[in-house]
Amino acid sequence: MIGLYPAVLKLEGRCCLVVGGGSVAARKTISLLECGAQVRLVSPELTEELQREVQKGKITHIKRIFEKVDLDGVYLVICATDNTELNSQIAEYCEALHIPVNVVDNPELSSFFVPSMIKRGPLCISITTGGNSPLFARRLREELEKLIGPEYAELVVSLGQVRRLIREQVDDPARRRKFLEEILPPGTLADFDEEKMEVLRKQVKACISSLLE
Ligand SMILES: C[C@@]1(CC(=O)O)c2cc3[nH]c(cc4nc(cc5[nH]c(cc(n2)[C@H]1CCC(=O)O)[C@@](C)(CC(=O)O)[C@@H]5CCC(=O)O)C(CC(=O)O)=C4CCC(=O)O)c(CCC(=O)O)c3CC(=O)O
Ligand SMILES: NC(=O)C1=CN([C@@H]2O[C@H](COP(=O)(O)OP(=O)(O)OC[C@H]3O[C@@H](n4cnc5c(N)ncnc54)[C@H](O)[C@@H]3O)[C@@H](O)[C@H]2O)C=CC1
Repeated sequence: MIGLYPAVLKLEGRCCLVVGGGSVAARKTISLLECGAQVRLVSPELTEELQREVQKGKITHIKRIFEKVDLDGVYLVICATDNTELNSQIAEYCEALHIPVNVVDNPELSSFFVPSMIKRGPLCISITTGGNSPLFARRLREELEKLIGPEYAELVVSLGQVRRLIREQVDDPARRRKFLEEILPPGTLADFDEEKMEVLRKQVKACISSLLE
């Protein structure tokens, strides 16, 4: 397979269709919900986890087998049934309608894959093996999760605040960059620990106060 083009989607308020109600459909549905998508889920049966989400009012559940009309108005599709022929048929419809489609049992027919993800607030690290080894993607995520702790969420949020402030107050792009380089010089994240985190927090605070003076 030739190289993949990585991109991140903004799904808030978008209608995304999941076909199937098993454990794979559940995993994909939960990650769509976490991104603020509106999920339309078509399946005669649901796992308990999905039933709970439906009860919370988070999913529009269409309790029957797939019909082509289910594709109306959707932004993307995940075919997650255990019926290979049906998954391929839906992929064909999507291709004709130019709707991005993920087919959980057929990488060839998928127009996009779902990567393994580490999320820390606005920070998102995605891992793909291009379908070569989903289990490897998972194992690598598990190792990287040990390095990227929950504190990264707070860190990235405060870097966002300081960067917005710099953009408001400093006109010259070269000076803006200099400010940011001072906070994050090369090597900042090497052997990052709580002590280094504290130094970085202080630098962010100092930069904010100097800009507000
Ligand atoms: C192509 C792709 C299409 C797509 O679904 O987007 C795809 C396809 C297939 N997966 C299969 C199997 C497994 N998938 C997982 C797990 C994950 N699969 C995910 C993504 C992808 N899976 C896309 C490529 C991603 C990439 O490599 O870059 C992850 C990352 C994201 C997610 O699904 O949310 C999530 C880990 C999330 C995490 O924990 O971090 C496990 C392990 C487990 O369940 O713990 C197994 C069993 C072990 C194994 O096979 O490796 C099978 C064979 C089914 C069978 O044998 O019947 C196919 C079909 C085929 O390959 O033909
Ligand atoms: N991409 C991935 O990460 C992975 C993909 N797989 C593949 O995903 C497939 C699904 O796996 P599971 O969720 O474990 O299967 P499952 O058997 O638990 O669930 C299948 C679901 O599809 C629904 N379904 C069947 N026919 C339907 C129709 N015509 N319309 C709507 N819904 C229909 C069933 O009601 C059921 O809820 C497997 O066949 C496997 O090949 C498996 C593991 C990981």
